[in-house]
Amino acid sequence: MATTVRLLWAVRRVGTCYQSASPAATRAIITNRYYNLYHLRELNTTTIMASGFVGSNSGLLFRQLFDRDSCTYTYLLADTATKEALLIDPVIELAQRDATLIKQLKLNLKYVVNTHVHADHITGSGMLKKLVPGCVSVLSEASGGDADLKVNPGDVIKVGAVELEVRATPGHTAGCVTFVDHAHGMAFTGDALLIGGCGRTDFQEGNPETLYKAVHSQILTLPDQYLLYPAHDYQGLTVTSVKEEKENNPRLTKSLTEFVEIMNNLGLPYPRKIDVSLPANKVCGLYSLPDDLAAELQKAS
Ligand SMILES: N[C@@H](CCC(=O)N[C@@H](CSS)C(=O)NCC(=O)O)C(=O)O
Repeated sequence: MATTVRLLWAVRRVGTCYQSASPAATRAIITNRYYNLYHLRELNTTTIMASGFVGSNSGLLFRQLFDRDSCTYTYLLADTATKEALLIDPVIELAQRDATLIKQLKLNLKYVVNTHVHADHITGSGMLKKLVPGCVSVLSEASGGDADLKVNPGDVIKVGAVELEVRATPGHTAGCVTFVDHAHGMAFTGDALLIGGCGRTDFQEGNPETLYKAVHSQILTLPDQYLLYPAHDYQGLTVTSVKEEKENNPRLTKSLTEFVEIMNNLGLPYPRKIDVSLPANKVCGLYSLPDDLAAELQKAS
């Protein structure tokens, strides 16, 4: 929009309420109003980028990918300048989809990162290491699993200028971590915090008290506007924010005692693929298992 057209548009929006002000005051009001509108547009752009579009001026390329079978979200993050990229929580059946996307976007996949040892699907880490040679699998040291790189709280994973701080958020499993991108105000919470929910605590060293304390101290203390991206959603939602979860999460807004009571009575059936997923994910998705056993597990999954 040319400046004159923009100003005329702003004048029309401002309407008659400023007609009695002096020309200078009216100009100041319009400029101010226009600045606010323009600023809002910029904020909107940031929000849109964070929902999955490639931002041209943020330095971050971001994609949220979905697995319909396990309702798992996989996230692709890359530095638009250096083209270095990482994947968070890929799923083995969709490793080829992810590898193709990375190739199409001409990215250099550096890390395949897991928020924890998943119980409901096999991670795509091992398969991606085969499809995109040179990438490095990542898991937390506390998970007790095997990976090329084991991270600890306070570590920072970098792809170009994109940085993820590792925060310990145990309770769903002992080794669960949350990755925080402070520059873009986003956090990847794995199963520790789901949208309007949280990870179950009834297996894999799960502990409701530990989960409650971890989520409150490591995630809900982030700034209100930070966007939170979980590893799953079962209702079709894609993203939430610290503010929304602090205000509306039906489990985590309760007291610790009430939370423990809720979690101990969820009565959820075990994940369908738990028996094949856990052994495979402890070695980051088959790559270090003998080929015949890997093929057998993959077939069963
Ligand atoms: N039906 C699914 C498993 C669903 C499930 O148990 N989800 C987990 C995260 S994956 S281990 C969970 O923590 N859910 C919490 C909740 O409140 O739903 C399957 O069979 O795979």
